[in-house]
Amino acid sequence: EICTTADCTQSASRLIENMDATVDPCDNFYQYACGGWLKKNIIPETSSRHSTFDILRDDLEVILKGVLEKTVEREAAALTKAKTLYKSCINESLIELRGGSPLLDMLPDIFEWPMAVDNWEDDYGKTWRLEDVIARLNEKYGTQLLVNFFVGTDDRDSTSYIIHFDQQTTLGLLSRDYYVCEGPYAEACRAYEQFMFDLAKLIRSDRRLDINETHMREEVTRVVDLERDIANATDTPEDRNNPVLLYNKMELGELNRNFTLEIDSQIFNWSYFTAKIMDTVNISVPESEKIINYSPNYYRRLNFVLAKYTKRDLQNYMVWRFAMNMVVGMSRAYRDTRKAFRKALSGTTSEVAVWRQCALYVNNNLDKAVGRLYVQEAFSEKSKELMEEMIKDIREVFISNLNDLTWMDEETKKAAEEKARAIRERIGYSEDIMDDKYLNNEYKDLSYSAEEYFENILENLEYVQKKRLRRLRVKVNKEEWLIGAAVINAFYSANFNEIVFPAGILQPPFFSKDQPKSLNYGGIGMVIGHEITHGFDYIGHRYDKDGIRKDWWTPDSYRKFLELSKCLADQYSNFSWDLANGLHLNGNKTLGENIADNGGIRQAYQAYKKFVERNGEELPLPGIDLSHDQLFFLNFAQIWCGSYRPQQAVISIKMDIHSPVMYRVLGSLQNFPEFAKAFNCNKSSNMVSDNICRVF
Ligand SMILES: CCC[C@H](CC1(C(=O)N[C@H](Cc2ncc(-c3ccccc3)o2)C(=O)O)CCCC1)C(=O)O
Ligand SMILES: [Zn+2]
Repeated sequence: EICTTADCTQSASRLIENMDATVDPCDNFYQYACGGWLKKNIIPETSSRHSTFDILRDDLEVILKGVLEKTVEREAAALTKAKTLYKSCINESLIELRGGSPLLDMLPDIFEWPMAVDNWEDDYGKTWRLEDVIARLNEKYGTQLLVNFFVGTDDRDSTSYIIHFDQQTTLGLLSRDYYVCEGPYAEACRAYEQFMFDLAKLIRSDRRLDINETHMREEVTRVVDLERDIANATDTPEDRNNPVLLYNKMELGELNRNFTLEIDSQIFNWSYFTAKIMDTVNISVPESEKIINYSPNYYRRLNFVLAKYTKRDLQNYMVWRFAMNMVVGMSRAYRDTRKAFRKALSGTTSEVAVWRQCALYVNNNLDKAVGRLYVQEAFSEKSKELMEEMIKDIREVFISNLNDLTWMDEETKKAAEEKARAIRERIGYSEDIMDDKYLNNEYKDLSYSAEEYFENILENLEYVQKKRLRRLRVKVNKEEWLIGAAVINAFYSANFNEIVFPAGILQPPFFSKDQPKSLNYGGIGMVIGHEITHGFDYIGHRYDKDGIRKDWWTPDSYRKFLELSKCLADQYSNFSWDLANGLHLNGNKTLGENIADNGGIRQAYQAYKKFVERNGEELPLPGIDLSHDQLFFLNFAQIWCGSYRPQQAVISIKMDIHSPVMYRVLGSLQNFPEFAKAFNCNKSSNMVSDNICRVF
């Protein structure tokens, strides 16, 4: 007997469409599962990579377009604000009409861009202070440069917020490797410089100022040199993997004593700087205030960098970094200055449709209001209880698997079980967003104009930043959701020890209350396991069940954990990616994600087998001659069907802590004997690792 419901039929046809049954599943399961998908799906000109996730995200944007364009009588003010913001964003003719003036009018507020104005020294240079500029960009424009000042949860007390001083964590050219400006990076570097040159030139011509191209080229080169030096002064991601090294608590006053920063013989005053920011939210910060310095070495190195440059260079750099991100909301001439840079970096040859950019922008900025519109339109309540059951199953499997681990001693197992039981789950959306009063209050200080998109952007930048700064004197609200509902992703938060599954991801192929359970466990089931395992991976294991950063593993268990992790690190480092010029994966940088992937698939499979024990085998699917054990793995793999442009492959292998999708599938299945059993793969086949690694 066959399952012929709509969902079974739809799932079966999707699985058949995406796979390539001519490939031997024991040779390359990724090609077997996704061969059909890869043939049919080309990367859109607007994207640098394309996957199942992106197709779902595109579909989500269509839903958002619908709800944001619909006028509803007597709706909550917050929802109208979201629609007004969206309207201002898609109003292309008005944005075109306004040209560069919205940006030009606000440059004085960040002490102007020297290379795009005359007499900068007289008008701004004389009274210029580094603290003033960095502080203004931070508190009013949410831009962190040189000194990254932020208020975040205290790793050692997850109920409190504390001021952090960190290194600059963003670069114009994405990652520090690009600044060698040779080989695969030459094109991006050149395009980056050209982008800066073109933007400065456009502003000068808008201001009717003469243009000395030679002089401007020199300034552009100095700015990129400065940024390269800043990049080289930062700690590498590997150095920063260990929260213990990052956690340097000290008094604010100590920064002035131990961390001298000097520019053009001006000494950076850390207290003055802090006050410049916190005064804007009426919070006074004494010298004795405890702060966390995440990057002491960076600040020591930074001082040597500053010695090589002038205040003009720094000002050129900082305004450039702000302005380069603002052109996307401006007229065609301004957006065009970024085109070649975007193509060099990501390989895309055309911009995403404006309505898509706008739906995304509004969702990212008013995620509670948009989440409400999305949930009302597209989320079914039944999903919640089904998810609760699946999470319960997988949590149980995780805990019972702990007992089988030979490398973890009893004491650590007990603490791990406690932590696993304490993990809180967030499914779909928070009830708060369904309450008009809550929603209106959330956005009460925001008011948008349908005619001033650029100003709306500035208002959002300031609103978000002020909200973050104000947190310093309040306790952490553990009830608040940190993620919107219209999001196709899932998360684990170490500070909160919680797993989050927004409404957006609770849909096929991950999940459907009517599709076979084998597909749900292979889909969202693996994701659930992945998120739970994050609580015990390279970063997660440093936080206890209350999200407090402390070492709760015995040294012996931790040593063994490192040994087993090394097996995975070496295994993934062996993968070389032809699309990224044959670069090898960084098995250390992707370690946490690989531990989570390998754990997730195992836990989900075992939970599925227990489901079948309890409820019996499911009916076969029409037109596809595979057992549900096999369908479990097939659906898991198809979640990861995806492809990358070469430029994105280089970015992903450098920046993404996740392995490239094909290796997420191959790596985790080669380490999982149950896969080989389900497809009768013999030991010598490619899909069976000759050295099976297992952590959880
Ligand atoms: C903040 C981290 C959240 C993450 C969530 C999960 C994840 O991996 N999410 C996405 C998956 C993704 N999005 C786009 C693409 C993609 C697009 C084109 C080509 C290739 C890939 O792949 C990701 O962030 O990579 C873990 C398992 C599923 C959800 C985590 O917990 O590590
Ligand atoms: Zn992950």
